[in-house]
Amino acid sequence: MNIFVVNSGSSSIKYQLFRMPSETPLCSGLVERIGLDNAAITHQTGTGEEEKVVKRTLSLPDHEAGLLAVTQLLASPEVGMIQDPQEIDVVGHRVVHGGEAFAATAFITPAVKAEIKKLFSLAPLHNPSNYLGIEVAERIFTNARQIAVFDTAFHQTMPEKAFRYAIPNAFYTEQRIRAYGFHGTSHKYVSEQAAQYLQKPEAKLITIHLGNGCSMAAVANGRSIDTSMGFGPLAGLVMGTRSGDIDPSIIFHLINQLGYSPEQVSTLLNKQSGMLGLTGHSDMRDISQEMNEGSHEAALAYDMYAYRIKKYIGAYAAVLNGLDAIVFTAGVGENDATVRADVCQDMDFLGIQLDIEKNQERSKRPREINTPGSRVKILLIPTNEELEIAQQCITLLEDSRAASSSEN
Ligand SMILES: Nc1ncnc2c1ncn2[C@@H]1O[C@H](COP(=O)(O)OP(=O)(O)O)[C@@H](O)[C@H]1O
Ligand SMILES: CC(=O)OP(=O)(O)O
Ligand SMILES: [Mg+2]
Repeated sequence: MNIFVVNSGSSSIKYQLFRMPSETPLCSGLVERIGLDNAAITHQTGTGEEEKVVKRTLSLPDHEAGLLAVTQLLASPEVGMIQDPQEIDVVGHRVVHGGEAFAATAFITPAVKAEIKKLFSLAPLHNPSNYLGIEVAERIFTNARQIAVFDTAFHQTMPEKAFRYAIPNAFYTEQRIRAYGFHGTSHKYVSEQAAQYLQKPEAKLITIHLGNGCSMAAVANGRSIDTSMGFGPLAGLVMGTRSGDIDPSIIFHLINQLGYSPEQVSTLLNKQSGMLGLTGHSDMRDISQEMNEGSHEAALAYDMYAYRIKKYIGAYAAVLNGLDAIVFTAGVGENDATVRADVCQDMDFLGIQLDIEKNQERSKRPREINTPGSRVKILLIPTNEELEIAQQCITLLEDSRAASSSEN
């Protein structure tokens, strides 16, 4: 069975094609700068010595053009893995916000699409492009089952005391204002890998996903019990372009005293803040370079980024009443040794001791980077949201087959 996994962002599409159930990755890629002058596709097949990477710069006015270009690569004689789009059996879509409607993976139906659309205003950077990806994939891969895997689903196990806000009850009961949490696919994947590594299914873990968006989760017994993002993916950690936690009175000040419109506040906090607002760059590689060249702003931004993570580690260690491991993952978490070192510095009272040399090693495999004496393991586990999505698609298909055969 061929499962094509699509993660549509506002200006990018990440994808991966798997042969399942063997979990063989056939190819993967990234379409960037959709809608800008110099859109680009990086498409990769094979691994190790067999690895082949094709880069194309082309004009891609929208997501449809982007997915069509990817489809051509998928079926191309040089780097193709299929002959025809009809060979795709399942398209698994990452959908960021599933609200309370979706605690699990779902077949995409008109009703499911309507529900995803209702959630646009709660995840304005993500759900509209996820939706667009679904519509385009439905037109291209007409033979495939379309399945949605929600970022919020893994966090639906949070207890009410963790997900409720202390505002009048009706805002929850009538308007569904509560914390949902995001990056659930990644937190689920790396927490399962960590529990396996530790050979301890009931492990108490703090998973730290540091990509463009950043979030942390407290996980016990394989279940998310708290997470740093909230009602939308804006709360919690300092991110590439998002502020993370701020005092809400700043918003009233911006509107009432400084004349900002609600839209301008949203743009400010979602797109112009975080590391971008502090340094002029959102990519940690650029900020790291500036810091190494002596920039005070970049050094302060790094300090603030790590300090916020540290505070959440303290909070979640208390909530979990113990800690087996902290887990770093995603673009920054997997690659930026300085962030990991800053976060783990002066944490020995919690039993967290980083091995400086292991922290510097470059490797794609899951590993521990703590000292032998560290009471808490520090794990570095590459996330694989696409594989997790493909696995969840298989589970859904099997469950629905079992359900329909028991009905007959
Ligand atoms: N070698 C590296 N060193 C430091 N940061 C890196 C490195 N490679 C990638 N990153 C960071 O990872 C970020 C992207 O992470 P990723 O998990 O791919 O995010 P997303 O899925 O949200 O797009 C980049 O913006 C960059 O800051
Ligand atoms: C939910 C979220 O923040 O996703 P991303 O990191 O892909 O922006
Ligand atoms: Mg990501």
